[in-house]
Amino acid sequence: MSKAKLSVNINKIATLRNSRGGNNPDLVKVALDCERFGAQGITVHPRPDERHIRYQDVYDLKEKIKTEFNIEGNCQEHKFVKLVLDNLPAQVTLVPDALGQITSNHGWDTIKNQNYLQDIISKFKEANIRVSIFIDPNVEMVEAAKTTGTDRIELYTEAYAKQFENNIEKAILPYIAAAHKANELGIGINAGHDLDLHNLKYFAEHVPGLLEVSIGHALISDALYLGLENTIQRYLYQLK
Ligand SMILES: CC(=O)[C@@H](O)[C@H](O)COP(=O)(O)O
Ligand SMILES: NCC(=O)COP(=O)(O)O
Repeated sequence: MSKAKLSVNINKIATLRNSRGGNNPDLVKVALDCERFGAQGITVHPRPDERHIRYQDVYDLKEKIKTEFNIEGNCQEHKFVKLVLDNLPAQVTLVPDALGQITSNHGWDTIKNQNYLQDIISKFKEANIRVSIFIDPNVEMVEAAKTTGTDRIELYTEAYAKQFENNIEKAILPYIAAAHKANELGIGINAGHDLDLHNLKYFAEHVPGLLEVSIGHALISDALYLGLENTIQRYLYQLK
């Protein structure tokens, strides 16, 4: 029985919208529909090249969203820090993306970036924004996350998703270890990246203390076949 909440990442809705230059699909309408269909949060990840979520989208969404708003991005970009402080979301998730990455593909080195993370996290916490930092499932990274002052960690789940089909018991082990350490240290646990209808239930059942999953690419892809409402209900069912 998991109590993890589902935050729907709508990046790929913005990808489709941007492909023709108009406002179809309407990103705000889709976000509100996701909430109406049961999503417990909305996640966006504005990147410096605005390939999908544009900075203006964040202002537009903030005015209308009723569930938890989670803004993900690279805080080393000054525009991102201003965007977050202007919009005061429920949560900001700090992701150490380099420019030009096709997607997020690594977590923070919380040891090497300890002082930097302490400073930027305190800035967001002073604004009463819950902070989560994107990390690999590594116990040492979790231990060092504690002294950064972060409220939560987001476990980067691509490695789990890749190994899930071949060796499920091996795939989950680093995440269980990281979660036990986070629980011991009093850090909240989020997770995301490449989670889908096949791998989500096992993950949620085996990672103790999981509070939130943010899912976008697979969920939006599934919705092309199953419909958005049905898809969100199916993902929520995996978390029951
Ligand atoms: C941090 C992470 O894994 C995802 O939240 C990220 O938002 C995916 O970004 P793209 O949608 O640009 O692949
Ligand atoms: N933080 C993970 C996220 O928001 C969505 O990642 P994905 O499901 O698009 O891989």
